[in-house]
Amino acid sequence: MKTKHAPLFITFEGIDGAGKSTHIATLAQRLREAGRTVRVTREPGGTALAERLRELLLQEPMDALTEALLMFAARRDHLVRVIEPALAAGEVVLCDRFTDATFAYQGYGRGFDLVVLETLERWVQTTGTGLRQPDLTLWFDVPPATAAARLAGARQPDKFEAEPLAFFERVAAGYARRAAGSPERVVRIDAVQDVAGVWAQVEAVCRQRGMW
Ligand SMILES: Nc1ncnc2c1ncn2[C@@H]1O[C@H](COP(=O)(O)OP(=O)(O)O)[C@@H](O)[C@H]1O
Ligand SMILES: Cc1cn([C@H]2C[C@H](O)[C@@H](COP(=O)(O)OP(=O)(O)O)O2)c(=O)[nH]c1=O
Repeated sequence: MKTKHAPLFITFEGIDGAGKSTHIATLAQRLREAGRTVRVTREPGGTALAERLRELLLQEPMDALTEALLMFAARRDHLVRVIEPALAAGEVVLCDRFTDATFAYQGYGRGFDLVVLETLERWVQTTGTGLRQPDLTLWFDVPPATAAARLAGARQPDKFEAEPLAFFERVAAGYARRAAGSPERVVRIDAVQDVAGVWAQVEAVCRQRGMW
């Protein structure tokens, strides 16, 4: 009964190196222990087509509109073929990034028109069940310099990770604006803390929302 109103579609947001992937894995494990069926997925990606678009998006230079359109094309395929069916089956969907990332990276980071992004958001996220939005978004907030230090040497930077610190300052500010605009949906996680401290915050939010 407790899980009846629990959020089913949970997105993880924040700049590269904030710690999203680390905590998605832990939350998935915790939810499975609580008896939930969990789908872990990511954007751009999550379907064969969207993963091919991801390769292009993360490697190829392109103008901001092309980038935004490909992000939303990947999202539509992912939403229709994976997210909606999983939610319809009562699964919990944990998604590494969603549309807040498009606003933060393409909108605030690249300076692309936010009104156009809002239009694309409505088109792409409207399905047979209405306008799909995450039930809960965990925003891993960390200063860009801290995230960059975590990533240094951890992996080969892709097109976005190779952007200068000033880009990530704009993206981080974009996430803050998105969070302020949807306080009931977006929960800020202080991602500067160590892994145990960050997990304690995630755990507390999920417990409060009746997830176990
Ligand atoms: N709270 C933390 N403190 C220190 N290092 C962390 C923390 N969370 C994650 N890391 C490390 O930082 C790097 C990036 O973490 P990751 O979870 O891949 O971030 P993201 O998915 O947000 O890009 C990894 O090497 C990970 O082990
Ligand atoms: C979903 C999405 C991601 N991105 C970017 C942010 C990331 O730098 C990149 C891939 O995201 P991510 O999966 O977090 O990369 P990694 O697995 O290397 O941590 O795509 C956008 O610019 N817009 C979007 O809408």
